Amino acid sequence: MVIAATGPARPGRAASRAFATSAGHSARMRSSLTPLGPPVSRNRIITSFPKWYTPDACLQLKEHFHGQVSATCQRRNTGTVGLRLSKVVVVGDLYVGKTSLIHRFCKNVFDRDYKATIGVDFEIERFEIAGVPYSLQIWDTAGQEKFKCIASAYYRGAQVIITAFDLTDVQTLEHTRQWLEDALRENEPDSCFVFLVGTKKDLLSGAACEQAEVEAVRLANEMQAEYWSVSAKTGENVKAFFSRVAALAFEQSVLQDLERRNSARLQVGDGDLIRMEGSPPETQESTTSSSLGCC
Ligand SMILES: Nc1nc2c(ncn2[C@@H]2O[C@H](COP(=O)(O)OP(=O)(O)OP(=O)(O)O)[C@@H](O)[C@H]2O)c(=O)[nH]1
Ligand SMILES: [Mg+2]
Repeated sequence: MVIAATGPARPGRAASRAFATSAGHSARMRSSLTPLGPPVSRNRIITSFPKWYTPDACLQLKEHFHGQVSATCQRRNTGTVGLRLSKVVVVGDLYVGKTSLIHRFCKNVFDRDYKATIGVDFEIERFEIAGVPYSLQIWDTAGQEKFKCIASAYYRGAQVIITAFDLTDVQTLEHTRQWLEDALRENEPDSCFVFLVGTKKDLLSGAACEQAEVEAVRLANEMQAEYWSVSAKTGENVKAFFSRVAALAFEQSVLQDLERRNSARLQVGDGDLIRMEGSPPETQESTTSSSLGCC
């Protein structure tokens, strides 16, 4: 794999693409990440905990950040979290609208024409959550069977797995179980937040959507996933959904960071590092490379 760097597509966001060829299984990737770049755009600022889509299938019912997280953020004592990326992997059948969903959120565009994803792509989206900078690295994978082995190589290290299906095609919902199983296999047990997302909401009437959601919510509960219905075409629920993803991933990162620091008995005074006991230097925060994958 050859990796080449380019500049960000617009302030506050970096875009990258990995190409893979079935012949050589080679990939080329362009990437750029400046964690301390320009301020994040206003619509990426999250101050209160974003709400679920339906209480019948949600990962957390609470409406506020964890008390410890709020206090840590207020003190600006979030360790390396502000410099960290959480990896989000989007999987699901071909044509369900994975790329469209990501492009609606990251670029605010919608393309009626289908262009199959070949291998994988990724976008980096920067947020400010409870005053702390935070980024999601959103991986878009190919749904076509012939690219599956290439895409699955990128499942590892996911903090969030989004399994997408088309609300107008029940078969794609049935396949989400297998997509999730494949993605989970590459990750540590219980290390990922799972979302089940029904796409193309605009193509259904309200009643038809509600009907499709009954089965989806049932499956989401089985998968221990949070359920959302969205439309990349109209943009309905897209920002709310990714805000929820970002907030849950952020909160988990802060809590994990606190736990790590506590277990290392790191002593901090007035925001500055003073002294660390009981842990050799190489165990501190697991080094920079682990910051690219949180699980
Ligand atoms: N009406 C409507 N069409 C959509 C929506 N989202 C995606 N589409 C259309 O569905 C088709 C497939 O969308 P993609 O986003 O390319 O699907 P994909 O899941 O990325 O497909 P692969 O890359 O092959 O896995 C395209 O023609 C899109 O325009 C939506 O919310 N509403
Ligand atoms: Mg695609």
